Amino acid sequence: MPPKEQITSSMKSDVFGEISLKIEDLCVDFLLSGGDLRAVYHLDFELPAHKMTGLVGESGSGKTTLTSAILRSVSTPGEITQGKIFFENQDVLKLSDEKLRRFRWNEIAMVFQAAQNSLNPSMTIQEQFAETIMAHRKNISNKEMMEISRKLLKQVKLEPERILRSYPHELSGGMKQRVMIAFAQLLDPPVLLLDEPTTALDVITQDYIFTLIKQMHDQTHNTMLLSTHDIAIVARVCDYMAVMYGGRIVEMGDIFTMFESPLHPYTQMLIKAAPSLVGELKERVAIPGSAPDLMKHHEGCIFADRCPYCYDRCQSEEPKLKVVGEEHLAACHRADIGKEGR
Ligand SMILES: Nc1ncnc2c1ncn2[C@@H]1O[C@H](COP(=O)(O)OP(=O)(O)OP(=O)(O)O)[C@@H](O)[C@H]1O
Ligand code: NI
Repeated sequence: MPPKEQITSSMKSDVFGEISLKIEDLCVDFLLSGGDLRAVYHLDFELPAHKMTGLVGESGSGKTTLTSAILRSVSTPGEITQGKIFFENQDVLKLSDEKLRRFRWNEIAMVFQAAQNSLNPSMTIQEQFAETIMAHRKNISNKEMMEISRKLLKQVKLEPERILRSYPHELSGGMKQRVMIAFAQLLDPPVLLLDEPTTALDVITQDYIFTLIKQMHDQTHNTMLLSTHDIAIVARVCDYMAVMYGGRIVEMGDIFTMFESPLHPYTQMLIKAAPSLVGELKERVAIPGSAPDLMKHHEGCIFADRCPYCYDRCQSEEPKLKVVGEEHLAACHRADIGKEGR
C-alpha cells in the first residue's frame, strides 16, 4: 500500500482553500411518532484542511447530528435523507460497508460526548488499544503497537506504563476522556471530530484537555472539528468557527473575523452571552426567546422571531449561506443591506 500522503487527494474550496470535507445539501431527519424532525436542514459546509474549526450553537442546534452524519452513524431513529458528503472527492454516503469500516478510524475518527463510557470495563487500556489497532492493521508487530500507544498517551500527558495496565474504573473521568482522545488517533486519521469532548468534566479539567488538544494539533496539523457550547474555548484554540442554529450553519469564518465583525445577529448574541468573553457579569446578555421547533416548517429566516433586526423580507424569504467577506460566510439578509439601498 502506498503511504498515506500519496493516496490523500485534498479538495479545494473557493472560500477556504484546501478542505478535508465538503458537505452539500445535507438533510438528517428523525422520524418520530408525532412527525418528522429535521435536525440538519439542507446544510452546506466545508471543513478547512489542517485547521481547527469550532462548531458552536445552543443545545439542540444539530451539532451532534451533523458530526455523526459525517461518519454515517446518526443515532436511531435518525436518517440521512438527502445530500452528499465528500471526503477526498468520494461521497461518503455511497461507500460500501467494507469501505465505510475502513473510512471510520483510518480516515476520520470521532470522540463523542461522554466517550469515556464506551471503554470496555473488563479490559485493560492496553488490550483495548491492541484490539482496535489489530482490527485495522493486520501485520503490525507487538513492539510497534506498544510504541504507538505510548506515544499517543504521552501526547495527552498520561503516564503510559501505568495507564496501559489499568482498567477503566481505575482512572478518573478526565483521564478516561484523554485516553479516548489518544484512542481516536491510533490509526493516525487525517481528520478528527470531537463532539463536546469535555462534557461532564470539571471546568479546570475541561480547560486542560482543550490545551492538550491544541498542542496535539500543533504537532500533527490534522483537520479537527470541535463542537462545544463554550465559545470562549473556540476563541482560544480554533482557527475557524462555524455557528449552527436550527439545523443550519448560519455563519462561518476565520476566528478573527467571527469575533471582530460577526455578521449574523445570532453570532453577535452568542458572543455577548459568553461568560468568559465578557468581563463584567452584568454586561452578559442572555439570548431571548427559545430554540425553533424543528418539526414545523419555517417560512423565511429560521432566526426571524428572535432577531432584533428582522424586517419583512426575513419573514418571507429564507436567507442562503453566502460569501460576505474573505473566508467569511453568513446566511442573513442584512448582508445585502446597503447594496439594496436600505
Ligand atoms: N435520538 C433522537 N431522537 C429524536 N430526536 C433527536 C435525537 N437525537 C437528536 N434529536 C433532535 O435533533 C435535534 C438536534 O439535536 P443534536 O443532539 O444534534 O443537537 P446538539 O447541537 O448536539 O445539542 P447539544 O448541545 O445538547 O448536544 C434536536 O431537536 C434533538 O431533539
Ligand atoms: Ni450534541
